[in-house]
Amino acid sequence: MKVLKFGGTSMGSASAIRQVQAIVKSQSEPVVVVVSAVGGITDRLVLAANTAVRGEDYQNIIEEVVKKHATIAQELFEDNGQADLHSSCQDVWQELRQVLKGVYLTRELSTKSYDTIVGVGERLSSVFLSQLIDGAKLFDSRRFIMTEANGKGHHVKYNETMQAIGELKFSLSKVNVFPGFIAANADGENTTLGRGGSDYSAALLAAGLEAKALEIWTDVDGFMSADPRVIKRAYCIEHLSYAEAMELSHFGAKVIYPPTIIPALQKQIPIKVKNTFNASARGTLIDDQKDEQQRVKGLSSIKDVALLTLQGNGMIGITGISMRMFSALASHNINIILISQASSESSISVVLANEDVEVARLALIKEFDKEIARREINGVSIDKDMAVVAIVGEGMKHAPGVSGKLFSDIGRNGINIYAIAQGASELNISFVIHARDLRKCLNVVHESFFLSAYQAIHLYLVGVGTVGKNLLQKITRQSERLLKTEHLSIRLAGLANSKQMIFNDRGLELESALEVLQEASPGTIDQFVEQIIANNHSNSVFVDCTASALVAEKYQRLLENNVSVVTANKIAGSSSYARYEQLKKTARQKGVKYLFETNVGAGLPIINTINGMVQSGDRILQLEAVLSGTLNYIVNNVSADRPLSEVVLEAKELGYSEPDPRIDLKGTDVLRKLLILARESEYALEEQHVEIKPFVPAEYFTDEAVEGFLERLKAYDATFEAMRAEADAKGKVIRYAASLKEGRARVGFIEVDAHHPFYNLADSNNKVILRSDYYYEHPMEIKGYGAGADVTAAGVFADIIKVVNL
Ligand SMILES: Nc1ncnc2c1ncn2[C@@H]1O[C@H](COP(=O)(O)OP(=O)(O)O)[C@@H](O)[C@H]1O
Ligand SMILES: N[C@@H](CC(=O)OP(=O)(O)O)C(=O)O
Repeated sequence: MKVLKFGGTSMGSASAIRQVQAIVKSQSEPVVVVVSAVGGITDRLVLAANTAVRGEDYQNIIEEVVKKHATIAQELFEDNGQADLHSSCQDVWQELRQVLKGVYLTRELSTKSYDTIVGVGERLSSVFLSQLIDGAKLFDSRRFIMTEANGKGHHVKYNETMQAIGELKFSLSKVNVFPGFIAANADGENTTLGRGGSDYSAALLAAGLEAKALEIWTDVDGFMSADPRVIKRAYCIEHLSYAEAMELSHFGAKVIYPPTIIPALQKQIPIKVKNTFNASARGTLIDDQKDEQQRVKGLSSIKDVALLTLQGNGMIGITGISMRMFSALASHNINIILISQASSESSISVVLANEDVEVARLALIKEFDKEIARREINGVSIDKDMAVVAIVGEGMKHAPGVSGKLFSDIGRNGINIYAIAQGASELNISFVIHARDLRKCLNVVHESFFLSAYQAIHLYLVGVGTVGKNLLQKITRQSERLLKTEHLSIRLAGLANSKQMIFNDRGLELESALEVLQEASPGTIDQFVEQIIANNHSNSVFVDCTASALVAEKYQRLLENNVSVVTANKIAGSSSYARYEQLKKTARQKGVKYLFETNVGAGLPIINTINGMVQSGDRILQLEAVLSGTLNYIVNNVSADRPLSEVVLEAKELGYSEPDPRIDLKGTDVLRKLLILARESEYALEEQHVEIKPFVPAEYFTDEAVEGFLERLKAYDATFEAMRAEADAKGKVIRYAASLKEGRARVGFIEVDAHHPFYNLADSNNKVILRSDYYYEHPMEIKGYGAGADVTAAGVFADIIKVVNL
């Protein structure tokens, strides 16, 4: 014999009830069927009771309840069936109206009246189902499930209940329908098992009847790794131990009412959670088996709670404080969800429902009034609107580092933890956060422990010029592979150019994002940044593909708000050292990334290499580099037949140089790159410390249009050619190079002979030579194509991925 429980959604409409009928019909062995009220009805009944007691009009609420049942009856039954149903339900409706009227007139709502009113839904739904299924026998659970008063609710008298249910064994038929949720006390008064209590009714019946299995039929495929309404990627857990299921449901996994597990566990009855609307899905099996392979099985959470803390140095070493605290709370029937005590014993924190917090505070102030007067206890502090998150898994017992990973991932995302509790069984780690961070926290944790099939990066891209566009194309091309092999999903959560911006939490359609942006409403960079912060998504990355100083100014605020920054823009890294240092420090403090590999040598791994050397204890002693692909191209192509001005024009037309080649020719770009490399090599260099000789002398740079400048440049052709020819005559070539030697930083021309590593640097190649403690005689050399949208976008892409691959 099996017990099948169908919840409110499974009983929520005529078509759902037909599904239930089909599932019951398909059972080969006798079944006990426990039903909840039609979905949403209990809430309406609670509302009707609370409305009546205030002396307000509750009639329309009841009419709504009547109408809902009438519609379902009409759809389920033929005319004569409806008449039978009507007469079977007559007494229930009459009782409901009478009790509500009494409440309305007396303005008093006793526990007995309340339970009678809210329990009506199950009495009706059980009649519906029993009449629908041929030969089904209807039982009244109030005759078997006995309760006694306990705090604000009722407690099941276990032994009496087991005995009464056990005696039922011989009167069962093939299909036996029981209303869930409702029970009775020793005086025969109506009681209930608490909201969501039909699961518990079913478990009690299963235990009392020693059923082979207990099946909880609901509207999701099983017990999910997290609340599927919050975590879209939550998946169905195949198996849970009783203990895991108990912990998850205690901390808010609504799919099973927490007390349900105990009767099943005591009688070792396996529980299956199944989907009424997808009956062939495997569902979740809950039994005594422990599988410890997976460290974390699932997570759950409770909202609308407050953290209450009793604090004071006078509490240290004094026995009995916690006992008095808990007794004071218990005497006011306050349910404690979590307890956390500092090891110094100077504070005890408890989590309780928001609605209980004021009563709790007054109770504690009264209990500890003397200690507060003597200042041994500072008082009671309260943080409202908090949430508790619990991660659960038997596998955590033997896996060190779970909490380390948990808290570092949470911290990296800027979520503050107020209190932590871990049971000695190590089955559960629970912690308290602010409710506004709950969604983000659940996502972070779900991803951290690979409960999600993949990790999501929320990308906010500013700048859709050649690099930005190229990056978008690369992401579009790579996204499927990244998802498959790296389990990484890149969501373009926001896109902006200098005038417009668009957002989409779930990720913009990559193919059409640029077009949509053209049509978008105007927005400033400040608005863009504030929206990113307000979105508060996990793994948020701001990507700067502009050359704008205005955009670079926003990095600090973003990093402070736990948004990683990946930038191809050199401005922030090469402005004042203090600012550079501050950005790096903020990123470190907040546990987020500030990455700018493409600032030097585009996609070449120069900064990364320097970082690796410095971190491993090496010291960069000397640095020589050709850092401008454009200038190197120009140097390589000027000859006796081809003057400088012609080659500059060509470089511009080929798209090598900036649209205004003066930016390259001034040498500032190389200077900025040198500053960044020097700083990454731990030299606190400022711009004024660098001796710079521009590629073209300063007098050629006026404010005129590019064409005018190129015309004027012709006057310099001869001088440049003379410099080149002079080197050539000595068997040398000129290079526009940057160097850092003995703390001296220089940018300018050098002549190199055929033995020099820069001699054979063709086209627009870059090269960096690093001499360090470990690489001195034979320096480290990094060489390659160091300019262009393709390699720069590739470098930005690699930085983005680094944000999650710590
Ligand atoms: N970890 C979880 N696994 C499955 N469902 C969950 C979980 N956490 C929250 N839920 C929610 O619980 C709902 C099922 O519980 P409930 O509404 O009480 O169903 P029923 O009406 O069948 O009793 C699901 O629809 C889901 O939204
Ligand atoms: N109908 C009751 C009892 C119950 O268990 O319902 P459900 O199975 O729909 O959660 C309630 O809403 O609290």
